[in-house]
Amino acid sequence: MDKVEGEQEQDQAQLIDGKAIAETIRGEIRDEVARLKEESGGRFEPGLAVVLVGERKDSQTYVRSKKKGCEEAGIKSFGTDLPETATEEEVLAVVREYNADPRVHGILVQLPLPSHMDEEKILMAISIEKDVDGFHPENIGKLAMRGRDPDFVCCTPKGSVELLERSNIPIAGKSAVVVGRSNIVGTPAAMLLQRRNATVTVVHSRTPNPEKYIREADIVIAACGVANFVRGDWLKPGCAVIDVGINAVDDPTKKRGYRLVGDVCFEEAVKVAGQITPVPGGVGPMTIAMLLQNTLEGAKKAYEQGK
Ligand SMILES: NC(=O)C1=CN([C@@H]2O[C@H](COP(=O)(O)OP(=O)(O)OC[C@H]3O[C@@H](n4cnc5c(N)ncnc54)[C@H](OP(=O)(O)O)[C@@H]3O)[C@@H](O)[C@H]2O)C=CC1
Ligand SMILES: Nc1nc(=O)c2c([nH]1)NC[C@@H]1CN(c3ccc(C(=O)N[C@@H](CCC(=O)O)C(=O)O)cc3)C=[N+]21
Repeated sequence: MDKVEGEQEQDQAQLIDGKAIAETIRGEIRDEVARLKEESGGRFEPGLAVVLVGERKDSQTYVRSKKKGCEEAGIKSFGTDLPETATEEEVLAVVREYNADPRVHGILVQLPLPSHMDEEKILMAISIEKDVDGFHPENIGKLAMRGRDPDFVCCTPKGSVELLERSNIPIAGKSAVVVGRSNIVGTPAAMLLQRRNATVTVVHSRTPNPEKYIREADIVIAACGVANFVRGDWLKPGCAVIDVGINAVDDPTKKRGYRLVGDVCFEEAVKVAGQITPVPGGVGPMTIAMLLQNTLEGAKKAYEQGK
């Protein structure tokens, strides 16, 4: 990028260090959990239940890091692993059991579920007070309504906005583009930005020339699941870029045989944007931190009610 005389010199965007910010938040959660335990004389402990169906490697990895995150924060984790061949009824039975278990304040059913199951039916079975993923239609619906607040906000969109806020990037009055309109990332991300008074455009796979909108955006949240989709010359110089994408691309030089890249072409974007999240080390760690935060919030509500 050409440097304009008199402007502050900046060859590269500032990195938004999601890993470090998530670590700070996890420390805050750890302290709050410890305080809650002490106040209750050791009787109260937040609990998260994680349900995993099938043997997908990536899902197993995510579930493991969620459980590890719980352990470090002092949150008790419960886990149920079911085989790929499990029936919908079996998964529903597990969910109902956790709904009724007072030691459990949050329930997460790892997605995607095997294709023979009705995902929405299972998500709807999760008690609204324990829906720490924020995927229940009632929670998503409340997020869209003015004057209402959901019990829980979906972790990835919440983490994305938290990254902006903790990096002191203004949202109110700014123009934002969200790339992607899924129920669990794009749409709630757009609603969260709108709630914070950004003017939001959502582009998706049927949008001709998405770059037309992205060029105007002060804030870009990319969540389309297409590796390196957003190019550097689509960005408004100085904008903030939150890259939600997690895409594995073959890389024989890596031990795992692949590496992770985002939905934004980082090498190009870093030369144009003002701030940008890396992949890995950006939104991913925040998703887990927000899950722990939601679990703590749910636990605190249960604790207050039980007092
Ligand atoms: N960091 C984290 O914690 C998480 C990361 N992710 C990652 O975020 C990304 C998005 O996830 P998710 O929302 O679940 O994905 P989905 O596949 O459910 O949704 C993708 C969205 O992007 C849109 N899209 C697809 N292709 C294009 C294109 N060429 N141009 C414009 N829009 C397009 C789709 O449009 P349409 O609606 O028209 O089909 C859809 O709305 C993935 O890379 C995923 O791995 C997801 C969850 C958590
Ligand atoms: N019910 C449910 N809730 C979810 O929140 C949920 C889900 N299902 N299914 C899958 C997606 C994906 N997801 C991620 C969480 C953490 C990282 C993460 O920590 N990523 C690291 C890298 C990890 C690695 O190296 O493999 C990073 O970006 O730095 C990524 C992705 C949660 N999801």
